[in-house]
Amino acid sequence: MIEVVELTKVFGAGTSKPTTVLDEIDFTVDSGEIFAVVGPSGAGKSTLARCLNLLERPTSGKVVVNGEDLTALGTSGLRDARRRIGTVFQSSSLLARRTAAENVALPLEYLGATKASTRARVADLLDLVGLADKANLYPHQLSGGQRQRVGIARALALKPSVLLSDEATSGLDPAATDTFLNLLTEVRDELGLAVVFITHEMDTIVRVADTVGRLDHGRIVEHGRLDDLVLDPDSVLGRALRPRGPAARAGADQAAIDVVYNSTSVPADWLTRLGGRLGIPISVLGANVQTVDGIAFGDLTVSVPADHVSAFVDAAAELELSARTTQTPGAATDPADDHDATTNDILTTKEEVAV
Ligand SMILES: Nc1ncnc2c1ncn2[C@@H]1O[C@H](COP(=O)(O)OP(=O)(O)OP(=O)(O)O)[C@@H](O)[C@H]1O
Repeated sequence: MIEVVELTKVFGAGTSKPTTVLDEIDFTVDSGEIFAVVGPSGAGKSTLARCLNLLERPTSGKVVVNGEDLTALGTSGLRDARRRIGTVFQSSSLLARRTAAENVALPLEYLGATKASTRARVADLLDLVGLADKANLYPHQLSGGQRQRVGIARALALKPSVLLSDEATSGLDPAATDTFLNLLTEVRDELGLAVVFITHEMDTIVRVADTVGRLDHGRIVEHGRLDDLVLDPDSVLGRALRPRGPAARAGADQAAIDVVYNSTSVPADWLTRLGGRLGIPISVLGANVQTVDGIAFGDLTVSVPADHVSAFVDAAAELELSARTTQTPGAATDPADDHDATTNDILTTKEEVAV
């Protein structure tokens, strides 16, 4: 378990131009939980990662792992305590002149483990990440996804209780990303790790996260369980986690309505039920319906006859669907624009938007 309490990082503290990059960040990740942190470039994600594994000393606040405040430790205590947090970086920065097995062995060698125990542990770890047959290959002989799996094996070498993944799927192709994410959930479950998963890829969050925090200008501005967020029509983060392509425009005399599942009890045949009950045609203009861990969530735009909007909204509410028109009568805005704007707001800095 890792608890982060009022974590603050100010670069240039004491100078005339201090920059507060992390501003009183609070969160807790339990053992067996994956907490995803998402945010735009410059939000402070890398600084957060470096402060969590104490490569960077926070200006104030605490990083507490299994009850021990790592920020209170002196240099030698810290070296020891760092072992409790294993880190996988963006490009796992393996040593080019060492084989996969020798890379995984590195932390054990620094620790002074015996050759026999190191050999056994490395074999177990490479087996765990599905690379037992690649032990003697060098990094350039491995694919990007395989290198990241070696990175996980190395991060787990010292039996940490926290795994920190810092943009570890960036640059991986979809198949390698899949394998990496599956491995992450496997090690969470098998080893009971608390995982902090830092990323800018919203689709990876939906696949693995139990909880999600949105970092913006050094603050966690939104935080919640993934299943609550994706079912919340008012959550900015929830909308970004339900991305979809452009919706078609509503036809003449039709109104476009955004529909979001806001409970896990929405019947699968809700569209047929509403059409039958109201006796109107309902057209789907755009949709994203997914099931994650048995929870179906969806975000659609449908069109209904313009004089049936309020009847549709009321009937939808009875099926635990949130339905809202997204355009003023007669206007022809594209509801999909709102979705794109939401995702961009989360992943793009205000400065970049303004450019
Ligand atoms: N050593 C430093 N001294 C001063 N400012 C810094 C330092 N390191 C980072 N910053 C500033 O802190 C802010 C956050 O940077 P950080 O790299 O943590 O963001 P990020 O969210 O990881 O961005 P990206 O996704 O682009 O990597 C930036 O404005 C950056 O310029």
